[in-house]
Amino acid sequence: MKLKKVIISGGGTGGHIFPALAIANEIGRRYPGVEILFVGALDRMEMEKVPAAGYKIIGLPVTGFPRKPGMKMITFVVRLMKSNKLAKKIINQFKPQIAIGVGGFASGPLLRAAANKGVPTLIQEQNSYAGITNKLLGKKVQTICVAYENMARYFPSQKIVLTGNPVRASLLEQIENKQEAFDYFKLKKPGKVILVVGGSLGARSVNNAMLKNIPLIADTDVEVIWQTGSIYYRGIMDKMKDAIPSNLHIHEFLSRMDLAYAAADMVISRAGAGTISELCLVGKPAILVPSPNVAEDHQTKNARALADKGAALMIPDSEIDEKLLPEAIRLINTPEEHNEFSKNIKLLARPKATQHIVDEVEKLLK
Ligand SMILES: CC(=O)N[C@H]1[C@@H](OP(=O)(O)OP(=O)(O)OC[C@H]2O[C@@H](n3ccc(=O)[nH]c3=O)[C@H](O)[C@@H]2O)O[C@H](CO)[C@@H](O)[C@@H]1O
Repeated sequence: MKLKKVIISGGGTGGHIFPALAIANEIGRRYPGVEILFVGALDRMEMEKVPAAGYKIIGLPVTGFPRKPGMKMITFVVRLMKSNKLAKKIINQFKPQIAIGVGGFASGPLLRAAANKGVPTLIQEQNSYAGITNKLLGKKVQTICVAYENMARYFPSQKIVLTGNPVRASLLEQIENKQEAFDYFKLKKPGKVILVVGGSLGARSVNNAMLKNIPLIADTDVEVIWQTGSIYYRGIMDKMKDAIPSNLHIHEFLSRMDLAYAAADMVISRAGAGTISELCLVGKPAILVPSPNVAEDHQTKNARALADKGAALMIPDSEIDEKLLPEAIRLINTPEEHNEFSKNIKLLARPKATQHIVDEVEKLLK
């Protein structure tokens, strides 16, 4: 059957949005002229990133489940009811042939409305731990694409397909393009480059470790690209004022991750599932600092899967002020160890994940 109308829903953070965009691009490649509509949550990152990637998006007023009882619970219920109603209307009017959920608040109401209407549904879970929305949807949808083994703890096993996480194709296309990357980030040539990313939202503790180690950075001839996250950027720039060393390049958000990876000789990062899949694909040695603030400590599990195979170094959040930068500078200047990490991390890549997921979409249409 020719695919003409698809809805992709979810978001909240880059970890959900970028896999969704990778899936959309692959569908568009296979079915030129297909109409793809995104459905996200109002005020969240997808409302900006999805149109920037050239797709239409509708926002639902949905919010996350409140952590404590109180007024917020009432707002949550009211917004959920409104979102359910709007999701139903979207399904009735757009009439998608398939609805794909990538996790995040909005995919709950949308995928439920689609399933109730008999539209085929597929969800994608990026982590080794299933998020609440996907866990609930698991009962309703037909196919569940996962990136880790042992996911039958969360989902009906007959629906699970191990595909890996979708990664934007541009990351690989640009990876050899050092020249453009150096020009784009205004880096000195031919310096070694460390890329520091705190996940799509930035990481406060990684930022603090960076601030505490500015003299060390200034003392090296390594170039450092530092993504602070948009909420921390202003505060950091105010603190740094004119004291930014010339080899430190501070950015709020990196809209050209392809060029950032191309420039980098190594990466310091949070251990979000999407970033990890990307690091495997581009084969960059990494120091991973799992966020201690995520459900079931899943970033430590993500990072440990690599560390145990000699594919990355892991440093706990509590130790980064003293260890992170010295260890990064040591590693980037130790070629044998650096190459070993690069070789080992590449072995974990799943370069066909996006295609595999779209194959599953096609199976549902038959
Ligand atoms: C705090 C939190 O809840 N984190 C979760 C969130 O992480 P987060 O949203 O940080 O997601 P990931 O690390 O999985 O992916 C980040 C994505 O954003 C992109 N990127 C990042 C920074 C930047 O400046 N520019 C840019 O484009 C990366 O290339 C990547 O594609 O979703 C992940 C996937 O469900 C989870 O594993 C994480 O635990």
